[in-house]
Amino acid sequence: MPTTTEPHITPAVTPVSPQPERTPDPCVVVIFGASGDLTKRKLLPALYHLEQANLLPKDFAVVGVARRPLEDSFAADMKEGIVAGGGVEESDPKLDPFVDKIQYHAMNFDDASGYDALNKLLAEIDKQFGTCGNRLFYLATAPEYFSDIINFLGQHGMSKPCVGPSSDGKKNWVRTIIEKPFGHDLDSAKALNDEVNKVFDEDQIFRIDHYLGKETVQNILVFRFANGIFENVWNRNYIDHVEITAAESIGIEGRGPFYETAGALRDVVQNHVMELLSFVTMEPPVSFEASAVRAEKVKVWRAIQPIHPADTVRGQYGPGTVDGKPVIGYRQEDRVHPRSQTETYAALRLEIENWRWAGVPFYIRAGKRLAKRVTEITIQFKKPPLLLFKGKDGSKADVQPNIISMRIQPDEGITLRFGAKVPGQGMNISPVNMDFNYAESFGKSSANGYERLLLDAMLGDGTLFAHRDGVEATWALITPILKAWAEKPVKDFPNYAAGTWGPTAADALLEVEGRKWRKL
Ligand SMILES: NC(=O)C1=CN([C@@H]2O[C@H](COP(=O)(O)OP(=O)(O)OC[C@H]3O[C@@H](n4cnc5c(N)ncnc54)[C@H](OP(=O)(O)O)[C@@H]3O)[C@@H](O)[C@H]2O)C=CC1
Ligand SMILES: O=C1O[C@H](COP(=O)(O)O)[C@@H](O)[C@H](O)[C@H]1O
Repeated sequence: MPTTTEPHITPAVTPVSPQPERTPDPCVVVIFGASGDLTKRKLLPALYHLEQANLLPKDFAVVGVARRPLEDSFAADMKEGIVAGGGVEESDPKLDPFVDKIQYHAMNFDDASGYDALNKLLAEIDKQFGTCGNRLFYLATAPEYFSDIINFLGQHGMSKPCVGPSSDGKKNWVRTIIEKPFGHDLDSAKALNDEVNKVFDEDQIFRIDHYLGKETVQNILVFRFANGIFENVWNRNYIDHVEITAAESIGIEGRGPFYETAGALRDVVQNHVMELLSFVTMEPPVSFEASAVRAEKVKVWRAIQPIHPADTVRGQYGPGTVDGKPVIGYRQEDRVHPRSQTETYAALRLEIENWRWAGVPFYIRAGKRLAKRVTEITIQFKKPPLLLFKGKDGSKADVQPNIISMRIQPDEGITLRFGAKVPGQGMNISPVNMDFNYAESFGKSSANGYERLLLDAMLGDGTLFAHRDGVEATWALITPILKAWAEKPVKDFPNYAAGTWGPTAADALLEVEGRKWRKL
């Protein structure tokens, strides 16, 4: 397809620098699961990026909590993670002073005495670093520990704000960020919500989905609601269908035991993909307040019709080739059952039964070891009611519909495809692209999504976090599919080779309706 570089979109103004009022109160971030992959690769680099941007409070500290005795090596290990995972120079002048604010506390999550010792350490840190009793407990652990940690924090009086050690008599704040997956199905999500709500009030709880921290995801709302032209056509009258693809070329990266209990539906569809879907389809909220945004998201999730098993496809990758290199199949991965029934790919067709979307099909696919890494939302519009012109090959069938494609990652940007006259004597048309590219317009960002969310939690802003109603609404959609799949084991797994676009049955999902997945 020919691609124009004109007209080109450049920012009308230089991007604004961070607003000073976004600096949080003095506080300590306590990370449970601090020797884990997430902390080293994502959380510490994100905190450091905030420090570099002068967005952290001056009085600040981090306490890492995990089982192994790492007191002597933890800070140095985190420094290594910041350099490797955060694209930071080792000589960066802010790095060593930041690392000096990191401490480690070894304990077993199910040992009550460890929480007493942690509480004492936090009181010491308040004195040493001036963190005023404000605490953000980040649960970066396997989900089976969430309720234990929450309950122990409650039993040790660590979950409720009290008059802090600062001399102004102000109450401190205590908040918790809880990683995904939040529950395993609808019942377990409800039970976890009940447990957490016994210990923390809802406004203290920040259920994280790092997709909501991505600039491109937040920009879906800006694209729709800050521009006068798109929202008018954002409905069933103009839109033919919507596709959401969350494709990864990586496999399970050594996370066999976790992935065996999860699968693609639980790992990414119930959370990341459902969040994307809600941003594309929700009604405009009355404000950008947490309660207003969350209410609209929940409304649209609840308007999704029960998804029929016939409208679902599951897949599992076998051996194949990715980026020119041979890779093993899922069943050969470390600590994966050799006859595993876990899906590494899921595709769904769903409909939203409301005034705006009735009759518009939404096609969703997500999977591992696919042909490339790309997360993209495609809005395909209906063709004009009367086709006056022919396509390049001289036939009207060759006229391509308009699409808006939102590239969440990589190569972040938005493209509008429209028809243009092919130069010459005829009146033939050819599709061309109007393109917005983030990196060209705003420069390449090193943010990984966690920066924004960590800062929001420190500021007490829950807009970009999941509410209990939202978590339960998405599990209510996914749980019946999980049950239907569990009752009907698959006979043809593995059914796609690593490095391809997934099982052929996923193509059929669209083909029976005369459509095709967009080639990405
Ligand atoms: N990794 C990623 O990219 C992503 C992860 N997540 C979520 O983040 C969470 C953490 O993931 P990840 O970092 O990969 O997990 P890891 O398995 O790498 O880390 C687990 C951590 O928990 C600690 N731990 C385990 N059991 C105990 C125990 N009984 N007592 C004390 N500490 C214990 C481990 O400490 P020790 O080493 O001392 O045993 C380790 O620090 C999960 O919920 C995951 O779903 C979400 C999105 C992406
Ligand atoms: O939460 C998860 O997300 C990652 C994908 O995140 P991205 O930011 O790299 O798109 C996925 O690989 C992982 O399995 C899942 O647990």
